[in-house]
Amino acid sequence: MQRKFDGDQLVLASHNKGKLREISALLAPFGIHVSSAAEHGLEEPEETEDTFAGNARIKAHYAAKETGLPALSDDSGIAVEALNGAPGVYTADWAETPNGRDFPMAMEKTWKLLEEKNAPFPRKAAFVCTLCLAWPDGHDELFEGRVEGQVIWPARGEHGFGYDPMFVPEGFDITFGEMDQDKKQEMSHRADAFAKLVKGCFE
Ligand SMILES: O=c1nc[nH]c2c1ncn2[C@H]1C[C@H](O)[C@@H](COP(=O)(O)OP(=O)(O)OP(=O)(O)O)O1
Ligand SMILES: [Mg+2]
Repeated sequence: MQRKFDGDQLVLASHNKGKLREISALLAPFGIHVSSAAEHGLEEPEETEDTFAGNARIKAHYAAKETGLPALSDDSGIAVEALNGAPGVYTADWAETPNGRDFPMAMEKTWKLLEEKNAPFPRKAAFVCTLCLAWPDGHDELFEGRVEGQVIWPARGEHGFGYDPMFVPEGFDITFGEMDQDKKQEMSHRADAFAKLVKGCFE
């Protein structure tokens, strides 16, 4: 059977350097020429949907249409159980300031809300990722990944990006910010979704 992705070029429809680093590394074994949204001079489309899948579709379809190449997007976030899944789809928004994104501030805000609620320990959370592979003709494929864990405070670790320093995955006592990044790449929400993408489109 012919595989669903039979091209040799892919645009990564993301402006997040941490994601670009991780997804490029995951794609490296497949011999696909990867370019980024920035290299194509693409703007960041507005993420107007209230689901990860909806926003992933907006980003991938926009890049595919603009470049004429298949495009892969990632919409992701952290869902904290005691906050009813917040910040969730709005994870990047919570970090928004007039001078750019401030994740230490967003993480502290998240912890403060948990303290105000007197949320019980462990303060369970999950990182969630939806990948969308879209083609210029308008069809697409969606894949969802997830990793369970808890949020902790104070945040620890210099690796990774975003909320990594306050997330401890299940079965570990170190944060994604402290973890060797090859290890994060074996078990993250993004890696989980990517494994499904490989099965669905690259095999
Ligand atoms: O592995 C992760 N480790 C730590 N934090 C993470 C991770 N994965 C998502 N996150 C957080 C930060 C990110 O800013 C937000 C996603 O927001 P999201 O809109 O999907 O991405 P974004 O605006 O940063 O880049 P773009 O939309 O150009 O792909 O969730
Ligand atoms: Mg975004």
